[in-house]
Amino acid sequence: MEIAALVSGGVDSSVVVHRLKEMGYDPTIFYIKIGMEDEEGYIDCPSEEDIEIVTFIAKKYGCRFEIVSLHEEYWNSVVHYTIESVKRGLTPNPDMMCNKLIKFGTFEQKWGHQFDRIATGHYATTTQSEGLTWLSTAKDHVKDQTYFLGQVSYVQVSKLMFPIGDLLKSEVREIAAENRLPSAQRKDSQGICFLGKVNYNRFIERYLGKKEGLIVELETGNIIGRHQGYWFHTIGQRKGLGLSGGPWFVIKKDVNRNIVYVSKGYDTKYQYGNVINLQGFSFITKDPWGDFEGEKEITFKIRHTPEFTRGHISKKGDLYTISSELPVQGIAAGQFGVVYDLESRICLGSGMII
Ligand SMILES: Nc1ncnc2c1ncn2[C@@H]1O[C@H](COP(=O)(O)OP(=O)(O)OP(=O)(O)O)[C@@H](O)[C@H]1O
Repeated sequence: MEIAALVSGGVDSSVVVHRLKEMGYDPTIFYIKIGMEDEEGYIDCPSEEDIEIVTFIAKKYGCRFEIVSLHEEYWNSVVHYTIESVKRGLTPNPDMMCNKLIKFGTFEQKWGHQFDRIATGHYATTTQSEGLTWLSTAKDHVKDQTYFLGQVSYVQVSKLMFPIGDLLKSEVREIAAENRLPSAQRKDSQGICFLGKVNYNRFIERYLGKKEGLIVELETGNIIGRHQGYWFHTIGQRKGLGLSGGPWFVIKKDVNRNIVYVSKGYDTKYQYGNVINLQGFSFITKDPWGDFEGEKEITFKIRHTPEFTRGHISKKGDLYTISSELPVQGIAAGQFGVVYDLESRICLGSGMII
């Protein structure tokens, strides 16, 4: 079986190579370059160290190694989507789009199609049931990354391999240390895919500029500060508002009037909600319910968090609605609601929060 291993220079994907070799495969390693550097220097992407580490891994395990660029595709798809979402006042999820459109999208069209499987260091697993492949959660529930994979298609998931999904992060680090992999002690990246390496606010400013507006207390209507553009703020945000006497949380944005509404205190009811409406819901493997009346019991996430929340899902036309058993904080339009079975084992699919 021919396997393409996507290796970033982080500890997880380094251990992917080790495990694939242990299983008797001879993977071809790919490092994807997005090249965020630019002449003005406000985007800083130190990919050299990553490439050095991946080169070392490839040599150590005697693997073919290719550095490929998806720079243009990334900017045309993920960056474009991110900017457009932010402009509309939504909270985008570049990580999910990067998985769907880049790592398993254009990579597949350009190089992946020559291979039987694509292996990554995501904390996720797959399960075979009813003759189909289902995206499933990782052994390490805290590190589980299925949230970021919630938008992948069936064709994509049936080709994926997650060789470290059955390990705890601590076990991955042990394997890396025992085998003296140079990435053993590297810090985990912070998400936002390749955009994680840039200063997000400066990046947004570059495209949308600044536009001063008011920060208003939701309950009282009092003006309590100014912001530099609603696009720098996201629902549920606490840090970076520059307000004293907090904690203040962003509750709502008025995009037309460029107003950011905030509320004070950890327990303000405005921060929480029980109802999450999902648009464009797509099932990864199969719709297990079809058209149904009433509700189905599920677990779900509305962002990449360690915990799964229990709830019920109902369907009206194309709109799926989750009602959560417990109030959830910071329901942000534009993010995705990812739905799992009751045991939080199978990831069923996702839709965009509206
Ligand atoms: N630049 C890249 N080139 C090739 N594959 C990548 C790259 N960045 C990420 N990946 C793949 O996507 C997976 C998940 O990405 P994520 O951003 O969570 O990883 P990371 O923290 O950068 O590195 P790692 O998961 O290896 O510790 C990686 O394990 C790797 O398989």
